[in-house]
Amino acid sequence: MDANGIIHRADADDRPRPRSMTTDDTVPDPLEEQLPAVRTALAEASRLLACLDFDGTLAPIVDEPDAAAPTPANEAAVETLADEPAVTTAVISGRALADVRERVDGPSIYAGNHGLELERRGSVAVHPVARKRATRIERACEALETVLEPIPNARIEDKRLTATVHVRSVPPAAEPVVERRTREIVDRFGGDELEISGGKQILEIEPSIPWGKGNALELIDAELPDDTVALYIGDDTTDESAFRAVEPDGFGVLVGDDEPSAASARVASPAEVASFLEWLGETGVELLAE
Ligand SMILES: O=P(O)(O)OC[C@H]1O[C@H](O[C@H]2O[C@H](CO)[C@@H](O)[C@H](O)[C@H]2O)[C@H](O)[C@@H](O)[C@@H]1O
Repeated sequence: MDANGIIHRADADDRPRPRSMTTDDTVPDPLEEQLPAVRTALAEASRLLACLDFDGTLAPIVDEPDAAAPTPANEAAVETLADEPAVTTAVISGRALADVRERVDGPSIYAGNHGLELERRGSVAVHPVARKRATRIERACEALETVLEPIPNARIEDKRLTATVHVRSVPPAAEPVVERRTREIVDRFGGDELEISGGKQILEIEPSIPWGKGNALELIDAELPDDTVALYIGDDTTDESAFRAVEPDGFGVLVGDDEPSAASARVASPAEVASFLEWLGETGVELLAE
């Protein structure tokens, strides 16, 4: 685990780098510095695709995952943006689709489980390999409930296609035990078919397939006019693939500090996300080409 509480996947030499890091990543500019470029891109586009992460972006990070909720300002700004005819609004979350859908109203598109399930036009598509491996996730979750039961505040979130082991409220001395037991269980029930990645004070157990939020975003974008400008706002390691999907023609906006990212702009908090979404709903949409 690093100083920011982010648990990175165990790096064997032949494994991909943690998804937050590539050698091309740089520190994003404060959003104000990128606003002229955002204005220009909007003026050259006929449509805006606004894709939003949930935890840490629309909703402040809290100790209890079930208690996460969008700030009232974000709730209102998302609904306003979603009502705009020239804007397609999507939430792309690491949570299960049914979970995140309950937490945010307005968008016409939702992706859950880091893009493994995608709801649009009234139907849900599930990645076929992830669907096949759901039984392994279920078995791993059952075993984790047993082996992590003695660890105070270790929490397992079974999301059917993936699972999250939360360590935010686990005593620091017990975190290595949680990580070791989780790896043992994933090896036993997942073999080569499951892997562990990182996030904010979590271990994400997921099918070992090259699919992430960026792939879901590309599927959504592919159905929109060519002159659509795409935007993605997110705060965590799994958001990096979505930043890469929108950059450099669109805009990735990191919610966080001055850390390297594939996003070109950054804001500090969900409150600043709301201000940007409000600006997009009031001013940004007016800039879109007729
Ligand atoms: O892609 P996201 O929508 O940001 O989802 C990523 C994970 O978010 C949740 O966990 C995080 O938020 C919790 C509530 O604030 C916090 O307690 C936890 O420490 C964070 O990692 C969610 O519970 C996970 O399922 C998502 O994968």
